[in-house]
Amino acid sequence: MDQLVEHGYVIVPNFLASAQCSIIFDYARELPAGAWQQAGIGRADQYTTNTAVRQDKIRWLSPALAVERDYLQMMEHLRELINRELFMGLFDYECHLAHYPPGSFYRKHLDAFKGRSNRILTTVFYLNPEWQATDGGELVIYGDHGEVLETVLPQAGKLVLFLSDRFVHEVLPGQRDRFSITGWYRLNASIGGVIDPTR
Ligand SMILES: O=C(O)CCC(=O)C(=O)O
Ligand SMILES: [Fe+2]
Repeated sequence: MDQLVEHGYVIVPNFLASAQCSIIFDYARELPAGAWQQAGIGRADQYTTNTAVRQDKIRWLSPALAVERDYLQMMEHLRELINRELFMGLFDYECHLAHYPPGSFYRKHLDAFKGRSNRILTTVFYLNPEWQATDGGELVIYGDHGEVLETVLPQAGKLVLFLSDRFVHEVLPGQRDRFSITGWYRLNASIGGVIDPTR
């Protein structure tokens, strides 16, 4: 909490124990191809898939399936904790599994634009055990002047939180199939008279 307040982001290396991570990792790896969709950019009517920008495949989590529900419930507890400690007024949470096949990437981007999104706080949770530096696939977080703030190896159990409209970031190409869960805590804000759709 202190680091989130001070820097606007925090990296938590062991948010979940490896036994719990491997349940989600195995679940993700064993999902059939049809359970995934090509990731897009933008929302609602501006929605496009652009594989020059991002090449991951995603799956939105829903409470209908036990493994997905458990993750959502845990992140709901975290939402309540953050609201209690930091008064952030986070209203709800949405998240998707992401699978980056070898060589795939997500170019530099912001997850939200000031005043145009109700995404407030980004969460990225990594699932791959034994991910090495030589495997690549790092998350790079940039500062206001384009300087590198953090280079994060996507190792199982690690959780990254950052303010969605503040940090440009990218996913570098990796050597292995890379699995993660990306999510956003959101405000219940209506934007331009239109309620922001959930996805
Ligand atoms: O997987 C990551 O490290 C970050 C993913 C990301 O930036 C996104 O899905 O918006
Ligand atoms: Fe992102």
